[in-house]
Amino acid sequence: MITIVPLFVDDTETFQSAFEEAVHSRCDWIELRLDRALNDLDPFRLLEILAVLDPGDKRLLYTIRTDREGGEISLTDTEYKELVRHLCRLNGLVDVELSRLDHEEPLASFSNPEQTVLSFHDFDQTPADLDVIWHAMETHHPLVQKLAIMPRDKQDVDRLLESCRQHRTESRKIAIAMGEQGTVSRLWGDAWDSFAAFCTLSQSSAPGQLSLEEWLVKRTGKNGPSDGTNC
Ligand SMILES: O=C1C[C@@](O)(C(=O)O)C[C@@H](O)[C@@H]1O
Repeated sequence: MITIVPLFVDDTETFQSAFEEAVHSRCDWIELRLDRALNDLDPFRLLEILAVLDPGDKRLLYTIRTDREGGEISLTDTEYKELVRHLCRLNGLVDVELSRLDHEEPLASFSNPEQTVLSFHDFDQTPADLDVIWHAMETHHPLVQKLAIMPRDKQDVDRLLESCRQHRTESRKIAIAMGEQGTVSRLWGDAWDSFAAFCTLSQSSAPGQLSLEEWLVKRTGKNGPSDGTNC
């Protein structure tokens, strides 16, 4: 499995040093969460900040997590898609929320599928129709399909992981069960074909994330690198 460390971007030195720390850490990708910053910063200032970041050998993932899916900004579809278009021109991957897609504007009309992590989140429950969600993502052929849910019990965690294992696709898949009950999905998701784990460095972005250090120790028995199955 690979590890992804989320960081909330802003224009402070604290962010710059957290970014440096992430670049020099043992994570594989760095997720740059942009939703908090978009409440205060002009989007073009934010794009300027992103354009000069040097990720070294890490891959960057730009994410605008909107309030519809547990994030911190409210955007119309037009605003959201315009921002995604700009992010696609940067060097990195872009998270796109499945709920923003419709027949008239499929993924390819505002994002590059080969650069996209297509995502679905439910912070309250585990939807009954997980297969329908995976199949809806499949129709857009993104690089990665990601489904994150909140389990109420172990059966929900099992249902999520099994749905991931059974979903046949050319995309990479990520299945996350949030909260304490979902730890197995973050630590051993690869047993069900989920290829990445979000781990905290300094900031958590969702319930149940393990620290990068704890994840590495639990996976390898020592503080070694993740298995480097990069994408
Ligand atoms: O989609 C995800 C997964 C996540 O919600 C998690 O549960 O680790 C954390 C978010 O930062 C990220 O965008």
